[in-house]
Amino acid sequence: MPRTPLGLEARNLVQGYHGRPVLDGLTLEAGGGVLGLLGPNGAGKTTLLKTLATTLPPRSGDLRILGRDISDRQALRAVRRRLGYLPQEFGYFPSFTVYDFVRYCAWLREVPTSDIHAAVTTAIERVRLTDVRHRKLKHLSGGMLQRCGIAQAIVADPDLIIFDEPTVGLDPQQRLEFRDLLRDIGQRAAVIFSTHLIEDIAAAADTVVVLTAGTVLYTGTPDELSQLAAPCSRGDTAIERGYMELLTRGLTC
Ligand SMILES: Nc1ncnc2c1ncn2[C@@H]1O[C@H](COP(=O)(O)OP(=O)(O)OP(=O)(O)O)[C@@H](O)[C@H]1O
Repeated sequence: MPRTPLGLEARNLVQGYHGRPVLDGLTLEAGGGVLGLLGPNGAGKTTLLKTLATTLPPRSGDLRILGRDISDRQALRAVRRRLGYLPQEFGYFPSFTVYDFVRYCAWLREVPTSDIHAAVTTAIERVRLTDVRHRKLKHLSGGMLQRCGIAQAIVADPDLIIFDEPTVGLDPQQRLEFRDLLRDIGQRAAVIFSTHLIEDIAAAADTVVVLTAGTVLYTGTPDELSQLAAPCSRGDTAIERGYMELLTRGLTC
C-alpha cells in the first residue's frame, strides 16, 4: 500500500459556468496512491480537476485538500505550495527554454533558491527531456511540450498532483514511461489523473472514479470495474467491457 498523505475530501460540491451547473452536489474522497478519473465527454472531469486544483472556486460545498479547508485563505496558500497541476491546456512563454520554464514554475511554488537547480534537473530527467533542456518551448514537439508540463507539475515534489489528460500527445513508449512515473509518484503522493484511455487506468490507477453528468457514478479498483463486464458488454478488454457495462447499465442485451 502506498504511503498515504491526506488527499482530498469534497462534499456536495456544486460548480458551473454562467449559472449552468456542471458538478451537481458531487462528493468524493481520495486518499493516497493513484486515482484515475474516467467519464464521457462533458461529464465534468476538467471542471472537477480545476476545482480540486483550486483554480476555480466552488460555487458551494465543502472542499478539504491535504487536510485543510481551502475556504480559509491561509490554508489555500499553504495547499497550493504542496499541489502540482497539469491543466488540459497549460499556458507557457514560447521563448522560454525547458529548463527556464520548469525553473520558473519551481520559483512560483516557492522551492527554496538553493534547491531549485537540483529540483528542476530531477524533474526534467524524470520526463526524459534532459537532452532538450535548453531548447525553446516553441521548438518542442507536442509530446515533448506535454512532458514539460508534467515536469512543471512535479518539480516541487508535491503531496497532491493533478493531471488533466496527461498522456495526450505522448507516443507509446512515452505513455509506458509515464505510467511508471505515475506509479512511482503514487508511492509518495496522492495523484489524480483524468483520461479517456482506459488502458492507462488499468495499468497505473489504484482507484477508478467514473463521473457522469457531474456526479460520481462509480468508485472502485480497476479489477472491480473489470468484474462488472457482462457477456454482452462492448469492448476489447475486461476493463473496457466493465466500463461500457457501467455506462449502459439498464439497457438490455
Ligand atoms: N469555460 C466554460 N464556460 C462554459 N461552459 C463550460 C466551460 N468549460 C466547460 N464547460 C461546459 O461544462 C461541461 C463539462 O465540461 P468539462 O470540460 O468539465 O467536461 P470533461 O468531462 O472534462 O469533458 P472532455 O472529456 O470532453 O474533456 C460541458 O458541457 C462544457 O461545455
